[in-house]
Amino acid sequence: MVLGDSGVGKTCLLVRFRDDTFLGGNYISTVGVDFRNKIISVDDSKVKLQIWDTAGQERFRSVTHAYYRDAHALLLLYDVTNKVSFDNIRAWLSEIRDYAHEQVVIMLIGNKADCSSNDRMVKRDEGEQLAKEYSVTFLETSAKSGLNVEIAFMSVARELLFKKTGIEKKGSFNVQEYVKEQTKTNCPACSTT
Ligand SMILES: Nc1nc2c(ncn2[C@@H]2O[C@H](COP(=O)(O)OP(=O)(O)OP(=O)(O)O)[C@@H](O)[C@H]2O)c(=O)[nH]1
Repeated sequence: MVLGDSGVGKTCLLVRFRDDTFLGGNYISTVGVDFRNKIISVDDSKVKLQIWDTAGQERFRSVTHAYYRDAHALLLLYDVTNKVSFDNIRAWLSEIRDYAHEQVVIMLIGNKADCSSNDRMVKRDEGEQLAKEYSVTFLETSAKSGLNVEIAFMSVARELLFKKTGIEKKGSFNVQEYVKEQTKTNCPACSTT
């Protein structure tokens, strides 16, 4: 499930992952919830991801809360050009604690990382620190350029698959190490530290 304030880029991130395109132009706010499926390969397994897109607007909150319980993973987005969306992350995490399953996988994502340094209002360090504080994985992405979008979804899929089948198979899987490794390979300048 993809969560975060209205306008942070949840729908665009999902569309970039599923269709490899960017929904620029007219911005249409999501109403309630919507979902898209994508079948991906993780090692030897085929995994069907059912990704739920949610409305960021406050007025839909009671609708979206009803879906938290069934989510295996949550991608929690803020917009690096919008400080308020970052400041609201603590409130989102508190809602997650109230409504989601205790074992849910959480990834914190700073989207719109393609922005110019003048437009950037949240430093990568700040995102990293917050993620560390809550012991969740962190990535900066851009639905516009595609930066780290595949890695975000693939690493969550790997973690879920490992949780389901991996304990007896592979020993251990550290999602934070995996993300670090993947971002290093793709773009050394964008890797997490
Ligand atoms: N520059 C830039 N703009 C983006 C990016 N992702 C989304 N946008 C723009 O941000 C606006 C909002 O994007 P959406 O994906 O609709 O936002 P949302 O979080 O789904 O919004 P709600 O449905 O209202 O909750 C649109 O105008 C997008 O074109 C990005 O990575 N970079």
